[in-house]
Parts: sequence; structure tokens; C-alpha cells
Amino acid sequence: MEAPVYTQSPTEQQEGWSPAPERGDAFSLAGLKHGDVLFRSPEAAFRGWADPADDLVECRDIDYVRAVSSLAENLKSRQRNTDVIFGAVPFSRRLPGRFFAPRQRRVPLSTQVEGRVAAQPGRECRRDALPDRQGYVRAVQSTLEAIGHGEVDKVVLARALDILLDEPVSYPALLGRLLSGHRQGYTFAMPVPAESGGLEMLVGASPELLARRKGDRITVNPLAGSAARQTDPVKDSAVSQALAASEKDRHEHAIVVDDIRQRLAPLCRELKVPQAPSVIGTDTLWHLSTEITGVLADPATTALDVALALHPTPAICGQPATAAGRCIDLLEPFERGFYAGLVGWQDVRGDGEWAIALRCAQIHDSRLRLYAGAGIVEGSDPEREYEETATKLGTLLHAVF
Ligand SMILES: C=C(O[C@@H]1C=C(C(=O)O)C=C[C@H]1O)C(=O)O
Repeated sequence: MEAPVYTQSPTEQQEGWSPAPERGDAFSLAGLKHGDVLFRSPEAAFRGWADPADDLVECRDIDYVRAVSSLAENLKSRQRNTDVIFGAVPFSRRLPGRFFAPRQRRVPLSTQVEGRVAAQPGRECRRDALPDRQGYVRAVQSTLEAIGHGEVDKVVLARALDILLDEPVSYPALLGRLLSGHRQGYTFAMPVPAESGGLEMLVGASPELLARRKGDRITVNPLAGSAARQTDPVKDSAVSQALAASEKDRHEHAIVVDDIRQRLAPLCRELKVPQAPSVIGTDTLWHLSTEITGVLADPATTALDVALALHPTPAICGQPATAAGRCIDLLEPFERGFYAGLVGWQDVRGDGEWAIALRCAQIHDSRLRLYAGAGIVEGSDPEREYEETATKLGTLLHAVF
């Protein structure tokens, strides 16, 4: 089986390279292993190596920003040939986040996965749904009751799928497939602290940018309101038009945009929020999307500062956040871990990108936990919401099998 290979175009060869352990001007995913990093966005692509030992911090929420600035100070003072910190922040405050500065290499944007993409060698031995279809439908019904009683306006209710393979996950195979199947969006492999100690790999292909900073400019791109894509192009376009016109989905989306607007206002001296959402397509879904741009009032505000000011948005938690968080704790029979948290990178100047960890799994050896959720508002149909989560799980499932 051939592993996919990255190559760079001649014009981009000078851009931001640090020493890397592989030959020439191409690198292969073949060596990608537990503990390594991969992150590709529409703006940047990185590959990081777990060894030798990295600058590393694991910390709780109040310390995230301090942790990243102390890593940045270390990098500056040691003039290491890298200026990028990677990391992940969990959904809830119960778990620590992890930030580190591995030996890394920035890959040109023209980077393509080349060669035949290998298949996962293992087979599925076991699959457990948390909860099953009935359980999820009941949880959506309970959420609708809470919404009806005025306790909460929106709750994003997730479910998980545990899969056991008969062989450890092949990261080159899995990432090769995710990268070649998702040319847009944010594809990542990031080591994160496991609940049981040690590390797990957070792997996924998310469509959602929480915050990007370039100098004093920021971009925030919430998604909310979804419909499954169709193989027939006529039906597919009808579905996207119906989504754009759907009252229920526009309400679900507006809750997110209003919350983000309010949270960004104190950070920005200029803020542009489009009047109406547009529709964007992933491999499996149409989403309502609003690209919000702003100019920071204080240019010392970093990409992570902006991301943490917004997290958890109503796109992945709900509104109001505290009441929605209570529903999630009560109704989801698993710990979200890093699902719906932040995953990304930031350089020593504070520029960077933090995506929301969606369409992802936490992986250890041959065990995978996949996650997907759907926003519940007044008018949501429990069976359709279940189907939406099934479509969302498809991103990872199609890459594994
Ligand atoms: C919660 C997820 O996705 C989020 C929920 C969406 C929705 O409810 O329409 C759309 C995009 C994401 O903000 C997920 O993928 O698990």
C-alpha cells in the first residue's frame, strides 16, 4: 500500500520552513504516528513531530493564554527554528488543555496528497452507540420540552460512537483519506490528554473556523443549520435552497451570530457581520454560514484570546450557555472530551487559527470514539436530528472504512 506524499511547488519553496527529518522537498504521511501533529486549513498547513521532547504545557482554562505566551517567550528566547505552538482546548472545563511547540514544518498551501490513498488495514470488531437511536430521540424530546418551558432557546445535543478495530488505527491512511476528501475546512491530527492519563489522538475534518487572526484583522465563521447533500445535482441544489429559506434553520443560525456579535464587540474597533447567512457545502452537508470580520481594538489580543472569548458558542453548546450546558450534562451519556473544543495553532506574534473540533474522533490504538451533534431549537424534528448526526459521523466513518 502506497502512502500519500506531500510536495511543494517551486515558487513556494522558500516559505517558512524549519528543519524536518525527511529528505528533499517532499514529505510523506507514511511516518505519521501517535503524538505527531498535522493541521491543514485554507490558509496554512503544518506537520509536527512528537520527538525529540517538545516544549509542552498541560493546563486548566484560566491558564490557557498564560501557557501559550510562556511557550512563545521560550521559543523567542531560544531562537528555535520554529515559531508555532499547536494545541487543543476541551469542550468543558473539567479536562486540561494541551499546548506544545514540536519540531515542525510549514507546508506550502499548494500541497496536495499524492499517490493512492491507503486503506485502514484493520476490521471492525465492535460498535457501541452512546446513546442508541431511541435514546437520542428521547433526549431531543426532553430538550424540546425544556425549550417549550422557556428554560433554554437552543441546545446542541451530541452522541458518540465507540468503535473497536482488530488493529491499531493507521494514521497515514486515515489522514490521507481525510486530507484528500476535504479540500476545504480544517483537517487535523492533534495529541490530547486522555481522561485515563497518557495521550490520545484527536483526528478530524471540521468545516468550522472559530477564530483566525492575521495582524489586527480577525475572521470568525460560525455554522449552524444543516441539511444532508444529495447525489442528484438537481435535488442537491433544491436542498440547499430550502435550507437558505428555512425559518427554523435561520433562527438556529441567528442565535449563534447574535451571541458572537455581542462577544466580539468589546474586542473590535470595526466589526462586519453580513445581514443574512450564506450556504456552504462540505462533502456530506450544506450549512448556513456567516463570515464575520473585524479589526482588533488592541493588537495584542491573540487568536487564542478571541477564540476563548467565544467558546463555547451556541453553534456547539446552546443559548443561554449555562442552561444549555446543564442539558448537555444531563442528557449526553458520555464526556465530550475535546469534541466541540478548540484545535489549532498560533505563532509567537499571536497570529493563528483555532477551529472547532467537529467531525472528529479521539483515538487510542485500535479504539475510536466518534462524535456528532445537532442544534435543537423549537420546531426541530427528533428523527431528522438523529439523521443529521448520522450524516455528520459519516465524515470520519468514510475515512476509516
Ligand atoms: C455539532 C456539530 O456541528 C455544529 C452544528 C451544526 C447544526 O446544528 O446545524 C452545524 C455545524 C456545527 O456548528 C457537529 O458536527 O457535531
